[in-house]
Amino acid sequence: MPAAPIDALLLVSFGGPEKPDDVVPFLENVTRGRGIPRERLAEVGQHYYLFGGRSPINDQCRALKKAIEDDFAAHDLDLPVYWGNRNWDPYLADALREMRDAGVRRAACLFTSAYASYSGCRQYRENLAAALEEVGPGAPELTRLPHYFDRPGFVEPFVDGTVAALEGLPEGSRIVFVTHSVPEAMNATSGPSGGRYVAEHLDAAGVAAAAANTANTANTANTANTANTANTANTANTVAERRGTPTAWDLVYCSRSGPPSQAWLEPDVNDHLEALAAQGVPGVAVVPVGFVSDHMEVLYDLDTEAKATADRLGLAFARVPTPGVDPRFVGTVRELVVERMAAERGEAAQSSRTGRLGPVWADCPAGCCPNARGHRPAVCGAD
Ligand SMILES: CC1=C(CCC(=O)O)c2cc3nc(cc4[nH]c(cc5[nH]c(cc1n2)c(C)c5CCC(=O)O)c(CCC(=O)O)c4C)C(CCC(=O)O)=C3C
Ligand SMILES: [Fe+2]
Repeated sequence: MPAAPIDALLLVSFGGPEKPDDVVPFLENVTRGRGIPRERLAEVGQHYYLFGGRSPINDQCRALKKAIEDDFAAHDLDLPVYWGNRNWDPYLADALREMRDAGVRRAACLFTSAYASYSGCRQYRENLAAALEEVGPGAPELTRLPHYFDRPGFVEPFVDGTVAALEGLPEGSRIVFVTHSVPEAMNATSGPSGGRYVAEHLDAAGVAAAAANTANTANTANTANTANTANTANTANTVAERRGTPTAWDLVYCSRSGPPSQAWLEPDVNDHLEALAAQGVPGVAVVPVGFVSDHMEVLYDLDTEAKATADRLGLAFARVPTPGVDPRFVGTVRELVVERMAAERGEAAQSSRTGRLGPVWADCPAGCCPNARGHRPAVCGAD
């Protein structure tokens, strides 16, 4: 039987607390069955209390939902947008009930994670299966849009931010791409054949660093360029040429959790800053390439903790914004939906992609990003 056409978009996200009393129950939701030590939980609770017990992530999802709705309307795409979270109100089951009541039959799901991993993909697929079970008959069918780490609309906002950050940093500064650490075992089993979490980040970071180094800055208000003729393809205007050499970059990690006995991806961003300072590097452009919005990991782990480390080391520090509601990123969301609808109608789909990794899949192949704690039912995949 052919699947029903896609008649809604479901934004699937992490969720966060909105007031101090939410913090403990939120953390219990996140860590249920995940074996996180109590001390780590108490510490992460403090990160939230430092910001008034409110994570910005839900407001960022509300803003993204609105931006997607406006963009769809401006492009004559008549598709309602819903939003649900793994860990906090509005929960995925709430969204599915709302969709059922509105007569939605089959929705495309966009996860607010650009990369493959158990945490960023299969865990959401398991959460959706549980939410469908909870809602029961009449809930919409679900399908998953591909991860988007290799889409120009996701990468370009990071490139612009990096170029702008380098303008204000001393010669010899470096680019530091940061993502959420995960257990080494989670990376090793990510994607259809393993190692995909790191491979996708290296791909996006490599593309972004190359684009930042070759960016033409003739149109930026930089006095060094005023003698050059603006708008001409003057090669002396690229960031790399103006700085004398391409700016070097690394991929490092933040937000390590889990028991100390478990290996997680390293180096930690703070240790990396120590190493750079010891080499005499004067400054860093910190690019949160692993994240879609400036949520708590960015505000605490980067803007607070890593910034304090940089200050202590005398490193100049500039943090680049995440895509957020950048129109290019919002346009990418539309392209993912439109491409998918075209493909399902049997039309050749045009896809704009950067990077050197092989094709990105929609619904997941069997064994993709397995759950280390045992198989649980999941939707949007072959198993
Ligand atoms: C890969 C990845 C992403 C990116 C992809 C995606 O976006 O999904 C991500 C995002 C996020 N992680 C977030 C918050 C937390 N993550 C935790 C714990 C963990 N994250 C993990 C991985 C990831 N996490 C893992 C392997 C754990 C260990 C426990 C487990 O195996 O599940 C914990 C528990 C405390 C702690 O141990 O740190 C918290 C509070 C927030 C919300 C921020 C806000 O409130 O603004 C967001 C967007
Ligand atoms: Fe996390």
